[in-house]
Amino acid sequence: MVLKNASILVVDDDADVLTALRLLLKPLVKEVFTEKNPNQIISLIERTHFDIIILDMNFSGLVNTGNEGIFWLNRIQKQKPETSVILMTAYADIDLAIRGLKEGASDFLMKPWKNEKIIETITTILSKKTATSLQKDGFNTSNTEIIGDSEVMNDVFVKLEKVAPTDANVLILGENGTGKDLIARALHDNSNRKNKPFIKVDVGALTSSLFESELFGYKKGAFTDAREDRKGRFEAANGGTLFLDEIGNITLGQQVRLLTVLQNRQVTPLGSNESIPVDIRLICATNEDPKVLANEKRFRKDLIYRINTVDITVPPLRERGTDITELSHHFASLYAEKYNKNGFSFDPGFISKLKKHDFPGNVRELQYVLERAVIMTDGDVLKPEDLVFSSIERSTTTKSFETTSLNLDDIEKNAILTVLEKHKGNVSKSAKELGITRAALYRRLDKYEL
Ligand SMILES: Nc1ncnc2c1ncn2[C@@H]1O[C@H](COP(=O)(O)OP(=O)(O)OP(=O)(O)O)[C@@H](O)[C@H]1O
Repeated sequence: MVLKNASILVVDDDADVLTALRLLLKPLVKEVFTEKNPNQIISLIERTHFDIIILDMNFSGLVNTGNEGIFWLNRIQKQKPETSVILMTAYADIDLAIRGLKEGASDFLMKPWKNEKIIETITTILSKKTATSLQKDGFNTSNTEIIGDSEVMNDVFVKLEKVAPTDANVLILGENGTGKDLIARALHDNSNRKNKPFIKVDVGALTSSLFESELFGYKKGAFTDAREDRKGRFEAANGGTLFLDEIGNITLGQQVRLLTVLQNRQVTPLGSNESIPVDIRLICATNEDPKVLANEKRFRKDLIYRINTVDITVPPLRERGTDITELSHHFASLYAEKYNKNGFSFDPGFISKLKKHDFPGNVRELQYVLERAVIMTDGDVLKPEDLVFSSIERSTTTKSFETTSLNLDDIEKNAILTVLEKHKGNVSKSAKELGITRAALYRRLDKYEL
């Protein structure tokens, strides 16, 4: 969450403190409420949502033990556990500060305060709040965090938090490897459907015969290989979220089938006469611009409107500023653990080399680059020479992959490069043409170090 969207309550019995903090924060945040009487806290937090409460620890008329602050901190946490509390005291009592933090306060400030320190404290808490709310539940199970603190990513998080609890259909836009999958998962994990299934289908990689059987299911005997009834992905996602990835790559005929299901909210498995009602929240993703798809008549406008109640555009990594550093630390420690190595520090040239690269493959490319660096390096410091950028993202400029070798690996590698070139590096389209899934293609790219 960013500062400008925050709602803050300040509780202090000193009117001068309230005025000073109101004047400081008002131009920076969405709203500031002030309250002299701590007894009003509970009714205030019942009526209004506050992201942060700045709470005095000592109220006049009472003994200055700081216990009043701890008492109100506990009440706030019981009532609104998601609200962060910053404690303030005029008494430089470090033990009390530690006690407050142990009891769940987010931070602690001493009076007289420095304005920059207050703003810095609030900003840090807000950015952690975003990360935590996006990591809870599902992310614990999938072990994936969405890393990012750049302004552009914070805008994505703000939109995500607003949209997730609604049932709105969401279209996620962004280049390959920007994290669209993670955003889809976060939408589900932060929705009322979070305890129901989250089903992902790579529709862009499905052949036309698989499209219907995979999505709508089939009855035994519907076609030669249908040896038993099989539920489609729509039915499997019933009550939960259906995530259709690479939606921009489906044919016009498939679009008609999809539109019918979305309009009627029911599916008919192949070989069946009975329709099954389905209640799903639909999330779609594509790396293509929907306006271009519609203008080139590759995508039906009525379907775009239906899947796109809200759109979220995930920015490319090259526009995310310092996120590259944060992500690099994240991947370095992830892979250090995976490959049983000690933690790594970065040589200064390491990050500057990363920042000079424009990452056409976005976060996925950075992830591979860091994994390779962790595997290849000898010491505990990652250096610029440990960075090798993959040729897959540059494959569009490499012209000839012809080979006379009859070695099966060489043939497979060259087939992959040729198809990637044909589809300008688009992994979904290439996987489809090669007759394998995207995951299988990624495994081969890894194997051949492409
Ligand atoms: N902000 C992020 N923090 C941590 N990991 C990330 C982030 N964004 C992406 N990743 C990682 O990068 C990889 C690619 O992300 P993801 O599959 O979500 O991208 P995508 O946009 O869906 O790609 P594609 O368009 O190819 O489907 C994944 O391993 C994911 O965990």
